[in-house]
Amino acid sequence: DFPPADSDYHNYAELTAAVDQVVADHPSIARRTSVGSSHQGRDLMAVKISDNAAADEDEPEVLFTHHQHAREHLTVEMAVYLLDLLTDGYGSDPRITELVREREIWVLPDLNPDGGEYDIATGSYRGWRKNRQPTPWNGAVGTDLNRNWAYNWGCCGGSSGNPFSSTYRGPSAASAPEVRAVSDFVRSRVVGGEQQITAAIDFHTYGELILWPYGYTYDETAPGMTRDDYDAHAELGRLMARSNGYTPQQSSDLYVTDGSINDWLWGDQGIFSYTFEMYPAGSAGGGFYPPDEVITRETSRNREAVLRLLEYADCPYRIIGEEQ
Ligand SMILES: CC(C)C[C@H](NS(N)(=O)=O)C(=O)O
Ligand SMILES: [Ca+2]
Ligand SMILES: [Ca+2]
Ligand SMILES: [Ca+2]
Ligand SMILES: [Zn+2]
Repeated sequence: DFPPADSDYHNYAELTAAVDQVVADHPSIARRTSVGSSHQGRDLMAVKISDNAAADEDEPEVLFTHHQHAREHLTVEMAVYLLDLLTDGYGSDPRITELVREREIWVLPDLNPDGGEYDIATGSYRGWRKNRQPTPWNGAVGTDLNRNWAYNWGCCGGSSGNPFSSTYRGPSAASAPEVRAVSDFVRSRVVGGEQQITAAIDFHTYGELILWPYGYTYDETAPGMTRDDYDAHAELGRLMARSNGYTPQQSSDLYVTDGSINDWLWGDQGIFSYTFEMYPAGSAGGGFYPPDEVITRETSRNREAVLRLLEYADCPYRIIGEEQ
């Protein structure tokens, strides 16, 4: 479990209980489903938030994913915050009420439960990043989920082929069961040939950044990314950054990555896609392990950015005045 000083962080059992409590408290607008299992068999939860949540309504869908990287525990707290914000706000906050009515919101609070539990298993932090899938023949453990997505996988020096590396891309694209499960879920949201999810945020720590694709190239435009696509991503990213004080930039401006979730969500599925690198900005503030005293401040810091993404999800191009 977490060190006693950080007891406000949710371990996997506490997260599961928190999800079940939200659903129990708000049965008409929140539903828990599963997108599959982790390597070690933990449930990969998906919480759907919308009015008439049991029905698939013709409303723009928005995806929030959390905890691809094991040591980035603040991102799980971000998911818990979002679940509470959107359910408690329904019926009390007019803006949130309208968004819950007019959107179908998917919160996947923990993409790497095995890694997260391993990181805290001894009661002190191990600095673990990857999942817990072994490479059988050499004893190495772990695939970096954010290098395993099936878009330009391993193309461009933005990942490692060394199973012992912290950015090991895995033996093949979507070889990680967690990536496979979430990819299959996203593909399942194609209805009548149209991807119902229009926008997504993948939460990480740390750096206080808002990142948009592509990560595999320094070029702003590239196959599948027109000038309008790029400008819409950038303008919406900047709009969100004005609300939380993060630095907005193309993903590759940080460093080149290949096989990232953002590149796959946009490149393969046409979903406007962002990575939020949460608190802290630099080496001060606890790095990957900020004290639990910052959880409330640093999760609620993203309230406005999330609501802005939800508002533009019916037509992200509107941000640049394009109808498309
Ligand atoms: C989304 C990319 C560009 C940055 C991310 N950084 S992290 N969260 O692993 O420190 C990563 O390396 O996956
Ligand atoms: Ca504390
Ligand atoms: Ca609905
Ligand atoms: Ca729908
Ligand atoms: Zn990360």
